[in-house]
Amino acid sequence: MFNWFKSTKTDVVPDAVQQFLQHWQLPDSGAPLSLLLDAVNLNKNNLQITLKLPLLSLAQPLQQALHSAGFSYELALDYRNATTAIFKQIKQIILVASGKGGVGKSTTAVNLAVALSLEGAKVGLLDADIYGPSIPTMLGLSGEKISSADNKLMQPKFAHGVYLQSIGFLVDPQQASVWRGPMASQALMQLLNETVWPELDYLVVDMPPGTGDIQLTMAQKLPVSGALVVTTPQDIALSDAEKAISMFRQVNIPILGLVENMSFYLCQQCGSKDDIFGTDGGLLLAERYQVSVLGQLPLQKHIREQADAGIPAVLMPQPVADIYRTIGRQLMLALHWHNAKQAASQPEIIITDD
Ligand SMILES: Nc1ncnc2c1ncn2[C@@H]1O[C@H](COP(=O)(O)OP(=O)(O)OP(=O)(O)O)[C@@H](O)[C@H]1O
Repeated sequence: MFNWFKSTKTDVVPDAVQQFLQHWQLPDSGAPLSLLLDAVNLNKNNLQITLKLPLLSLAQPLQQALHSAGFSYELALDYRNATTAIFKQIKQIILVASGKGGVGKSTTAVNLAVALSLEGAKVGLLDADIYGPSIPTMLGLSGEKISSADNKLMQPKFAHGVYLQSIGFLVDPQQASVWRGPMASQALMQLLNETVWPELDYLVVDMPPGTGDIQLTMAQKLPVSGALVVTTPQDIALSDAEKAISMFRQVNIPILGLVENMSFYLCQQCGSKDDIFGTDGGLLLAERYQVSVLGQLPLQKHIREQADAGIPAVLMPQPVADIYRTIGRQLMLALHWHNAKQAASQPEIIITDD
């Protein structure tokens, strides 16, 4: 018997349901659901499943699969994040980086953060791109000022399910562009420290583009769970993405995956596909460095228009929304497996009286 089927007040979960849940596989990744189960309780016809991750979009396919397997239960999904916080009330900090500028790093960070919140996660977004803090615009918050009741601690903004703090709320990019690594990382740490973040499952950090002294110092100073690298398939972006991968490896930050943005262009009129920036460059890079490609996004006018209008593309009913949602789920899983592997490889510490 699996311990997640232990239940005190509720009905016994039948063996057939236990078997079904143990073998059911997640639609995106094929991973077995059993690895994510925290508790399963049955109360008459209500099956309450608690997951270890906020993956609430699994409710619909799982409900359907249960019905198809002949179980008529009404499913309710929730999650319990038992991860120890990495910084204050923040459980995981994820850096979104790119070697080259303009590849869609901020667009990816925003859509990823909203995708995670759509899964039920509590999410914050820290815009650390000192050269061009564009996230307030992308979340419809441009021109807003940050407020502080005591002139010390700042309240983050909230939009589309995500808490936001941006370096752009506080400093003039002209001024920030002359910063060196230590100054930039100090400003970033201050921003992280002096913001009243609520309890968060994930804080997504939009890093400045590049792999120089600023990015390296920031990556070293921040408490980080993992990084996502964004690239386009063209050679010059790929060689810069390669540098980003090497930089993170140098400071022991796990790379959770690669996103290939502007992978192809789909003609709106004739539907033909054009690989404007080359073909599958991200996939080849991922293979070479043994990292996973979490998603490939098209070059699409709507993505830019919606970013400019302050409504992330992931919120609109369109195919790219599904790509961002899949990237979000894959990223949570990658981090979860990484943490589980780390925990399994830690030697057990036994304290004796001797
Ligand atoms: N897949 C896409 N299709 C169309 N436009 C896109 C796509 N991804 C990003 N863009 C647009 O490209 C521009 C640059 O994107 P973004 O600001 O996200 O890049 P970045 O890598 O963060 O840039 P920076 O180097 O300035 O930080 C923006 O106008 C954005 O709306």
